[in-house]
Amino acid sequence: MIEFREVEKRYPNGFLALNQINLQIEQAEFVAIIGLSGAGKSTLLRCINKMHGITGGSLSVDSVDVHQLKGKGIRKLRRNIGMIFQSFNLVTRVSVLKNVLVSFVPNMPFWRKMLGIFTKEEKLKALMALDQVGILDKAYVRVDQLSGGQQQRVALARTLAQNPSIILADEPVASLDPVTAKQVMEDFKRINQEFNMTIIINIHHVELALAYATRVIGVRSGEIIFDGRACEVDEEILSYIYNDSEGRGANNHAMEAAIPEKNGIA
Ligand SMILES: Nc1ncnc2c1ncn2[C@@H]1O[C@H](COP(=O)(O)OP(=O)(O)OP(=O)(O)O)[C@@H](O)[C@H]1O
Repeated sequence: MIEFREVEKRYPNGFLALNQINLQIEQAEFVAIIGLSGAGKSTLLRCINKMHGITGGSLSVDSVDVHQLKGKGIRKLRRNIGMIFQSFNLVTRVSVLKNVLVSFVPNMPFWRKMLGIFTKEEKLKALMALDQVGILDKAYVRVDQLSGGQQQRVALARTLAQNPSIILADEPVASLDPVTAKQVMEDFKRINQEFNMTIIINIHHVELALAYATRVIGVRSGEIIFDGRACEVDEEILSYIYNDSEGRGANNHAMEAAIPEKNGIA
């Protein structure tokens, strides 16, 4: 379980990006985080694997206090938490298989890292991960010969090969066309259901969020202002989440009072 308690994130320039975040996410949930640009979605996601350190409150993953982790502890945490980015983060001039094999590097002895030698078992695991996202036939193709959607699937396979229990995805479909975006969301859904992996996605495509995630968290000005089931989200809730006209700042509670019965957290 992922648990935020009164979490605050203030950037070094003094900007308060997260304020009083209280949140529990159980294993195997599929959560979409939505909200306006600059609301704090990426910051929230990246605190979970300590890409960003929190500046107040506490954050635990499977009862491990993330804030206390250093060096080896952070590496162990990140082995259990896969991360997918909008830009795929692949080495485009080498093969798909080599990109997936990269997921094993952190656990390899130094001499194998130096020589780039992978075991038969590692190669099999990488091929299985490619099979799971439907691109096994591309294993020996160079990444720069693939479409954007296929590249995102390679990134997903690389994450799957490390066998995490949580996958964080920061705008994973933002640069994809609508059809490919749906296919990638289907992959996430299947992975969530087949492997009981927790999936947490930051996403601007609201219709995809509602179609594929089971839980939606609405963030505005660094606060969670909606937390409920995707099937409960209607136009009124969306305009509440996306209405920034009341002004920025972490003290905007005006709308919370307006629709408390619809707000899963009120
Ligand atoms: N390193 C930083 N230093 C200072 N402020 C930052 C830093 N990173 C982000 N911010 C600010 O924190 C706020 C939240 O940023 P964040 O990237 O989490 O928003 P977001 O909801 O993910 O936005 P988008 O949808 O555009 O990616 C923004 O106002 C942003 O300008």
